[in-house]
Amino acid sequence: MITVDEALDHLFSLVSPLDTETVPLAEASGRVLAQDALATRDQPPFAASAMDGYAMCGAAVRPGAEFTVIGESAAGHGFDGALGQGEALRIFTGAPLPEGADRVVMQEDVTRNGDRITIAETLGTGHHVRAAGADFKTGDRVPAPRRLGPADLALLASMNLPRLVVRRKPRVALISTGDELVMPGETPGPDQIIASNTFGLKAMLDGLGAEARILPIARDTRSSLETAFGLAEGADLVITIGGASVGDHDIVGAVAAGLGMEQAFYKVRMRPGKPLMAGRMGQAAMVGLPGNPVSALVCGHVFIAPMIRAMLGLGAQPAPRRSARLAHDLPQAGPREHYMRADVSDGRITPGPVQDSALLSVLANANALMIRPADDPPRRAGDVIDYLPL
Ligand SMILES: Nc1nc2c(c(=O)[nH]1)N[C@H]1C(S)=C(S)[C@@H](COP(=O)(O)OP(=O)(O)OC[C@H]3O[C@@H](n4cnc5c(N)ncnc54)[C@H](O)[C@@H]3O)O[C@H]1N2
Ligand code: MOO
Repeated sequence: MITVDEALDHLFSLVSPLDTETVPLAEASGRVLAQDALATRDQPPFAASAMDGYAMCGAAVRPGAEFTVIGESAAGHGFDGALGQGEALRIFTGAPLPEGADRVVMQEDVTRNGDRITIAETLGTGHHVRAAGADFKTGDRVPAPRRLGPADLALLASMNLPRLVVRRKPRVALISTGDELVMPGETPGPDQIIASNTFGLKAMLDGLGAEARILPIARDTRSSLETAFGLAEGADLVITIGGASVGDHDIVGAVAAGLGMEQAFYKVRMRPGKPLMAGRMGQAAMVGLPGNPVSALVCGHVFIAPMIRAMLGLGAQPAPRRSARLAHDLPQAGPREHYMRADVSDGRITPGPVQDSALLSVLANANALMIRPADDPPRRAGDVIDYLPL
C-alpha cells in the first residue's frame, strides 16, 4: 500500500491548472486571480484631506495664528486656485488639497468668526493629509495566483479594473453508488439509508471554488454505473463514492477500468480512507472514494481539496497543517496514518474516544483531524502533534 504523500503525488500528476476566463468584478468573489492585476491609476489621485477642517500652509500653523478663509474644497469638487500667505481653505474629508497647502487642521481645533479662523491651544501634531499615491500607484500589482476576498475586490475596484482574469472553476461530478442509498427527502425501504456523502463533498467543493454536480445515485450494477459515468461527461474531476472495497458488489474499479480508466493507484496506508482509488479517465481525473461517510470526507480534506487548489493554479501542496499540544497520553499508533476526529481548544488537542468511520455525528462535532503518523510511538500529554483544522 502506498503512503498518503505518495498518493497525493499521483493525484497531482492527474490534474493541472485549468484555463482562464474573464469575469466582472462583482462575480469574482472567491475566484482565483490567474493574471497579475495592474493598477490603472494612483490612489488617492491627489493629496487629499483626511479630516473635515481647514487646509493651510503648515509652516504658518501654531496656536493663536489667524487665517482668512477664501473658499471651499469638498470631495468631488476641488478648489480652483492657490492659497496665499495668511489664507486657509474650508476642506472636507477626501477633498483635494489646494496649491499652497500641506496641512489640514481639524475643525475642532479652530474657532471661526465670519471668514476668520483662529487656531486653538488644543492643536495636535497631525497633518491630516493623505499623500497622492499613498495607497497605490499606477502599475502597482496584485500578484496572481490569489484567491480573491472582500478586501482584494475593493482594492481591485479602486484600481479601476472592472473585469478580472480568473481560473475557470473546476467542474466536479459526484456519483454515489449503492443499492442501499436513496436521496434525502425520499422514503427509504427497510434496508436503505440516505445518501449523505455527496452533500458533504459538494459543500466542501463549492467552498473551495469548484462547481460540484450531484449525479443520480448509481446502483450496484455495471449498466447503472456506466450510465452515471456517461452523465459525468465534461467534468474535470469525476468522484465516485462507495463500492471501492473488496466486497462482491464493489465494482466501481472494474466498471471504470472497462470504460478506459487508467488506474494510478488503489489503496492507501491511511485510516480512514484505505480503499481509495484514482486514475485518468479520458480528459478527466477520476477518484473513487470509500463509502464510509467519514472516510469519504476525510479523503475530501486530505486529497480532493489539494487537487482542487492545484486545478485553480494555487500550487500542488498538501492540506495546510497546524499543531497543538496533546491533552492526554496516547498509546502506540497502528500501521496506517490515522486522521483522528479531535477537538482543539486553548491550544490543546483531544482525540475523540470513538473513531468509527461511519459516524457522521462525531465528525460534525469535531473541529480538527489529528494526524498520527503510521507506527507513531506512544505520546505523552503536552507533546506537539499536527492536525488539519476542520
Ligand atoms: N473485507 C474487507 N472489508 C472492508 C475493507 C477491507 O479492507 N476488507 N475495508 C473497509 C473499509 S476501510 C472501508 S472505508 C469500507 C469502504 O467500502 P466501499 O468503498 O466499498 O463502500 P461501500 O461498501 O459501498 O459502503 C461503505 C459504507 O458506507 C455507506 N455509504 C456508501 N455510500 C454512501 C453515501 N453516498 N452516503 C452515505 N453512506 C454511504 C454504505 O451504506 C456502507 O455502510 O469497506 C470496509 N470493508
Ligand atoms: O479506511 Mo476505512 O476508510 O477505515 O473506514
